[in-house]
Amino acid sequence: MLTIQNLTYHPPATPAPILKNICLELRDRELGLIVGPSGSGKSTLLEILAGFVDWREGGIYWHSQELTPDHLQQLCGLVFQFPERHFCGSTVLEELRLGHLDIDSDRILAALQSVGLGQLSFQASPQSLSGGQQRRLALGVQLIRQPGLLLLDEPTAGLDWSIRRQLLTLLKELKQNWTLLVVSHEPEELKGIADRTWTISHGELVPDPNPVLM
Ligand SMILES: Nc1ncnc2c1ncn2[C@@H]1O[C@H](COP(=O)(O)OP(=O)(O)OP(=O)(O)O)[C@@H](O)[C@H]1O
Repeated sequence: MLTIQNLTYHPPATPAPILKNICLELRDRELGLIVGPSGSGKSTLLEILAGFVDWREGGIYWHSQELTPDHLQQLCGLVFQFPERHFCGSTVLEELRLGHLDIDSDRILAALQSVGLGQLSFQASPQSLSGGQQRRLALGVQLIRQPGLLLLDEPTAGLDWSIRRQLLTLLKELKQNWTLLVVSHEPEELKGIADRTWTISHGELVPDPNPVLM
């Protein structure tokens, strides 16, 4: 379980805190959804949870253990908005093995299968894949590290309707095995698969009433 207690983030360069007294609980194998307009602090919160930013005020806990940014880097996998723009490998294999050269082909295949790309050639170029396949590959790149918590920034942004539907089905499947926290400013479709939702506005997070799952 992820617990955030009274987290406030106020970088020196900003007149007011970007995140104010954030409290949140997300159980294992739940999909949490944070909804808010542009500039409300969604990406900043994900960057803190990914261990990229030191927040100083408040605590982040995983199964009651207090976490530092280093712990969070180990625990969490962050899929950026438009992750295909960050691909570095010239093949699918290279992309999946970046930073993990010792990973064997069974684990690579398992990661591809878990995102519905089990038939893909290891030698295919990431740039040659369809938009939906690229999003799946980006998820696979994080899942191969077996993160405790998968963080997704606007996972369906820029995709057409049918690909969005397929990605939502995949996210619903993934939450059977993983804990996911998603942020979005266009949440309507995502709300249908979320176990918990919150609204963030000007850095303040408020829980929504529990959604009815579809
Ligand atoms: N390191 C920083 N220094 C100063 N201001 C920052 C910093 N990081 C973020 N901000 C500001 O904090 C606010 C929240 O930004 P953030 O990117 O988290 O919002 P967001 O909800 O993810 O928006 P979007 O949906 O457009 O990505 C914005 O006003 C942004 O300009």
